[in-house]
Amino acid sequence: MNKASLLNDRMKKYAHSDTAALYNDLGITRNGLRLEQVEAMKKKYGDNNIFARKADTIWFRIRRAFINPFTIILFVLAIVSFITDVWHTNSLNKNATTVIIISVIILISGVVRFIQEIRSKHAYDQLDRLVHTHINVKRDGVIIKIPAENLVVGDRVYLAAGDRVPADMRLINTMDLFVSQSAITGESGILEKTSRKHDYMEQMAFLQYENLVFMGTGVISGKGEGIVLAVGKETLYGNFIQPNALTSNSFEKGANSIAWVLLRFMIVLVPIVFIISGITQGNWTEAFLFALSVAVGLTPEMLPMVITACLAKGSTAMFKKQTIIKDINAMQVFGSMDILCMDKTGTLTNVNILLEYYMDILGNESKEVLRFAYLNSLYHSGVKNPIDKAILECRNMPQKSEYYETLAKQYTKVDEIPFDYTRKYVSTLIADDNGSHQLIMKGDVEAVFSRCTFVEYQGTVHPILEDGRSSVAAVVDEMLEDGMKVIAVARKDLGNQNTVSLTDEANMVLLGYLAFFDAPKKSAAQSIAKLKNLQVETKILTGDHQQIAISICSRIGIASENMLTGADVNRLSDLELRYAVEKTSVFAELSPSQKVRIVTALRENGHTVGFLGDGLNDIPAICEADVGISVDTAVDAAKDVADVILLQKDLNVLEEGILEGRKTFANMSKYIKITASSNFGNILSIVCASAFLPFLPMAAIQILLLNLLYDILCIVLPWDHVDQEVFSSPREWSGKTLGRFMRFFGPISSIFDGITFLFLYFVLCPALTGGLLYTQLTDPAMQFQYIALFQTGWFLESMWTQVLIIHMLRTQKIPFLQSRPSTPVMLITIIGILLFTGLTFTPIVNILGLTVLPLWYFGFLLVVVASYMLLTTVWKRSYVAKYGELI
Ligand SMILES: Nc1ncnc2c1ncn2[C@@H]1O[C@H](COP(=O)(O)OP(=O)(O)OP(=O)(O)O)[C@@H](O)[C@H]1O
Ligand SMILES: [Mg+2]
Repeated sequence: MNKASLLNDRMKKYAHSDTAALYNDLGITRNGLRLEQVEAMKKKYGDNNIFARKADTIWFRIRRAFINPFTIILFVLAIVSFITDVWHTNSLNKNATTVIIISVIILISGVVRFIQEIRSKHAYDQLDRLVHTHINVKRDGVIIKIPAENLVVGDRVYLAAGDRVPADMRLINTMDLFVSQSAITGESGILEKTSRKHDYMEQMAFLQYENLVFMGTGVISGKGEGIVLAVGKETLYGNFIQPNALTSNSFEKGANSIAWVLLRFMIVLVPIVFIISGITQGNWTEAFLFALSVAVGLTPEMLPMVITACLAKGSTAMFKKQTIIKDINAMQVFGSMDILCMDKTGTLTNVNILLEYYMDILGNESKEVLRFAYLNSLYHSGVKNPIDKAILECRNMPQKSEYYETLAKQYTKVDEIPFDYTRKYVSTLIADDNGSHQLIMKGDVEAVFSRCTFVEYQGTVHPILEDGRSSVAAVVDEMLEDGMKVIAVARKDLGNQNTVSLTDEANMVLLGYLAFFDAPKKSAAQSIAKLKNLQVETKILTGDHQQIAISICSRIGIASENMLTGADVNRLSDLELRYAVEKTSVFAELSPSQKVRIVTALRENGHTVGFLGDGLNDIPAICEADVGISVDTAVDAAKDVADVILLQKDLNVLEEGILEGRKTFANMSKYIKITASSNFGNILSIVCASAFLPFLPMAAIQILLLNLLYDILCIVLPWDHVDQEVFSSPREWSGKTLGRFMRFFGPISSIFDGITFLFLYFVLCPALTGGLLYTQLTDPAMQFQYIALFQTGWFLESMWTQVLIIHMLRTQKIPFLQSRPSTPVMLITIIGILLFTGLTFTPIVNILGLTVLPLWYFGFLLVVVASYMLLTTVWKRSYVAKYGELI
């Protein structure tokens, strides 16, 4: 789609009119909006939210917790059961147990879901405060900081380097404002923006308009003020971003589709159960109730709750480990990441670097060089990165603060060309007391040197001779080998010129160098080894000089023989690069776009790639990676685009975050797979049993009781332990494995159900009812006893196997012995089994339509359960051998 045609009409109009008309039309003043205008503007033009979440009031949450397709089925069943069992029955036969059980199930799943929702909201709010961009606006004459979502049309916004533009705006005031529009145009490159009015005659694409800035673009340097003209979905960015890509992420979609598969399964099979059991036993009301209970039994009513609980638990656990997941979908990608690309500063080395030497071209200490570098750092308006911070730190040296204060007063800033990671240098134009203008350039040694034709030594300027480059190397190389970061400083007189352009940056005079100590972190080597243990391979992608990269890597113990530089990368074709990235783990002297190329190549090779970075130069790569990771101290624009934010830039934090992500994910897929397969097995058994038995294999109420027990067990599953094997390697989440898991494990339980049926029907029941089969019995009391015995037998077998299957399938190892479940899971298992088995020996059994079984049945039960567990273990082994994983 043509992006310009999406452009908001107000933007088009006011690009061509002056600011007075703009103020006039919108009814605003230089003081910004009046507070009462804010609401009106919001009503008229909407708010600045492309994610537009529904108002999450308590009522809304309660409704969502209690009303979903799953609970609606339960409600219907409760009502039907109320009508048939309580209302329409004479007072003798009134039996409210079914209604009560169903209500308990609804209540439990609803309340637990509600609590989970509140908890995850709480976690989300906490996160909101941390990661959401705040922006300076002027309202009622006062500059205040508000969340970017609260902006309205007409707001007067202040922009500074490192910000992400929060809405579409017409600029009214700028000072050396440069932006990168790569987020919406895909093109790298930095554009200067001004507030000048555009003529209608000017032929240019709207995106190139100097006086318009767009939501999602990044401020590289300088300052600006603008009036918001379009917010939220009306912005260019909000227009072309896919709305459904924001509201439902692929993981949620996956989980929903699983729920729907199970539901459809049920919708097809439950009527079959209804018809078969209606025909075989002639009582249609009972058949209907039975079919509905089967439906409840098969409804994964806990699925939404378990997923919210797992995710909420996961994000809280990660938060405690200093990791914030901004997008829940990222949790899963985070866990399946197998390559981590990262920059150097802050990860391998300390966050702060120290200025160690300032020297002239021959390597002697030179205060002059420091002075010029200081003025350059002080006056350029880009984000102050560690290099600038280290330079500016010199004003905090003892007895120096006064000197640097007067220095700053002696000079004023006139113009600049901002730092650009592709050019690798920054130029500022400053004026001294006498009004003479001086261009100061600092940056990468090679890049700066290539702009110089002169050198200055002890106050005299000499032309650079042919061996100039080797004399630079003589001074600089040794420091680089020691792992020092070195930059060059140059200057040039510009007379009284008031602006600089790219052509001015030639024939500069080289003044000298600054060297910084970028100390490797003590913990770096260990952290990288830990990541390796988790089967995450690390790659260093730095913009810094290759020799520094080599020196730091060798100190940390990363192999750097195969290192590639940005220039090397440029020479390779895409295909060659795909081959090269596999063998190389250190890349240096990269521009932002080269970082992107490397990430793309890795992804094309089938890796799940993470990128950890904190600078403006890392933003494109953070966007490109499967999971973009940034840190709390990073520039806002980088935090905005990242999926994961570390509260500390430390690889250890990252490692712990990955572990938590994988655990959360394992528990979730454990639940989904086990539930799906055991539901599949149950329905198989029920269909078979109702086809062959002259009575119901299990009463409606018994199915509901079993379901209740299973649901309660599921509530604690998010808190289960996860085996080391499961989280020690990255795994991909895919619905594909679900089908095969169901087919593989579902039918096993049916085999044992079948054996139990046969035993109950042909052995146990006849033995206790005078040696006759059901069809041979004529006495209704005997028939009743026969059914009760059968149903109790199956109830117990079903309960034991359904509970134990969780323990069998939750781990690849031998359950209980090699892999222990967490205490809550263990406790509920034991209590559930004891309680339900014990129940059949109490008078309550009669209400449930059950009866007391002879003790020797338990002997049979033990044999069945033991062989079931044995067969599952064997089956599990062959599954793991075949597919390499279980859960
Ligand atoms: N503020 C600055 N002023 C001048 N030059 C700079 C500045 N920041 C960076 N440079 C130059 O640009 C080069 C690349 O920058 P930098 O080392 O920060 O890249 P990076 O990819 O972010 O590295 P890292 O992996 O260490 O984070 C530096 O080696 C230096 O020469
Ligand atoms: Mg960096």
